[in-house]
Amino acid sequence: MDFEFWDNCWQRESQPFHLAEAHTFLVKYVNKLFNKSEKVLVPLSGKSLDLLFLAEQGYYPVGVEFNPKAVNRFIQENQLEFSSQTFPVANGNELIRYHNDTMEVWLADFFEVTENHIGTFEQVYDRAAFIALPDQMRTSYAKHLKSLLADNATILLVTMDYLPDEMSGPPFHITLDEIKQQFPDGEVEELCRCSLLDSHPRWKELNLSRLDEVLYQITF
Ligand SMILES: C[S@@+](CC[C@H](N)C(=O)[O-])C[C@H]1O[C@@H](n2cnc3c(N)ncnc32)[C@H](O)[C@@H]1O
Repeated sequence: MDFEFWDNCWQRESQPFHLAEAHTFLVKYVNKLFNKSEKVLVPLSGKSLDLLFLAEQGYYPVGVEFNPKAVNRFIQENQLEFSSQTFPVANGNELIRYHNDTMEVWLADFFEVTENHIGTFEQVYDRAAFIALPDQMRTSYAKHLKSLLADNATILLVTMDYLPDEMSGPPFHITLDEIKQQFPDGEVEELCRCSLLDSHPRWKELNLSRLDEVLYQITF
């Protein structure tokens, strides 16, 4: 799942993963589990309205997304006004930080954003980031994410549970065991699960026997 794969996706008019409103798990759980005085890292943020929801609720979300089409659409569709700062990185790439008083969005490859750029986080909201990446990339992602965590961090992780023989992904099938293995220092708890089978024609067409969206809390 490299830049080209996602760029093809962002060249289309609509993206199947994009939701027209904030995610129900986030709406239901964030105020019970997250602290408003702390910022929230939202890796691989797309043009997700979850960023807006977090900001409206009084959190300070920090999105990271490497596709300029996604970031530009997020800004334009939501009529946001941002200042910007550019940070050169070693390979000649640039990271751009768009920011206002309520949130920031980094146009950057997540793997190139370090603690020196964004600091560390006690709160992470991962929806369709971990599960968007194939096996080896998930290991690198988990390692990099851990390098951005403060002590006592909490990750809210949304995954998909289906029979792996019936769909290849993305979204990739992630087991509880894998989450525990990728985050061995964390306590992992399943908080909520709901079936998506009737939620979208895309899932119905695949004729899956099971497709659950699952919310995990990982605490360190
Ligand atoms: C499945 S989408 C999910 C977007 C968003 N989290 C949501 O819920 O709508 C995955 C996103 O990750 C972005 N992405 C993939 N690899 C990335 C990377 N290495 N750094 C930053 N963004 C990345 C893609 O461009 C895409 O927008």
